[in-house]
Amino acid sequence: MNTDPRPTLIAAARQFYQMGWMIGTAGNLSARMPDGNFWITASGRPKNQLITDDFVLMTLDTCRSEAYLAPQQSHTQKRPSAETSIHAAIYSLFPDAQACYHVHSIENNLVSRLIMGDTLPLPPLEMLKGLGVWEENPQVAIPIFANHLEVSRIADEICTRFKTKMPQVPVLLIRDHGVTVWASSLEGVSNYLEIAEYIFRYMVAVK
Ligand SMILES: CSCCC(=O)C(=O)COP(=O)(O)O
Ligand SMILES: [Zn+2]
Repeated sequence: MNTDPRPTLIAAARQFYQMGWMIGTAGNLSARMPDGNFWITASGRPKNQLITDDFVLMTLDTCRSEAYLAPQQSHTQKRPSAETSIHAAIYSLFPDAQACYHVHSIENNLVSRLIMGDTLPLPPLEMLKGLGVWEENPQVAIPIFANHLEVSRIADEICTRFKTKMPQVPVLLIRDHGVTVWASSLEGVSNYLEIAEYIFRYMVAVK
């Protein structure tokens, strides 16, 4: 990804706002640069009217708590997304990930409560091929994490769990909060998010 990803992130946020997935200031989007740093939405910005100044460039160090984030623009008033540690965890865990999107939809909140365990089985839909699963009658489950007030705790739990068991598809849920998806391109991450949200809509509809 050599070009500035911010215009694409702005357009994606507007689209997701219109879908009802980034209502108000909800959600955050990021994209990694060739040098390993990543652009992420600034905290608390209305997602239907982002401008290129509404992003913060972050340095990625290691997969550990808040200490692994060093804002490169500390002289400005802008704060990176409160959930930056989750994006940093994803980039640390998945070297191929170039973009990471997090949104809040009614459906992703509802499905996170269909089961109180830490994984959610998905129906064996054809749409799973869009998440890279090419199997007859696929048995796919996505991880669910608890929604701690201290976001770095969520990031730490993602690191801990994924280091021992990688997810089957690049999707995770935070209960009563939202979904996070990642991919090796900006185009890919939008597709993954739309497919995940389709599956969640289906699950809510059949319930
Ligand atoms: C009303 S959204 C509450 C915070 C949140 O979950 C979110 O996704 C947005 O946080 P940010 O700091 O990225 O604006
Ligand atoms: Zn959120």
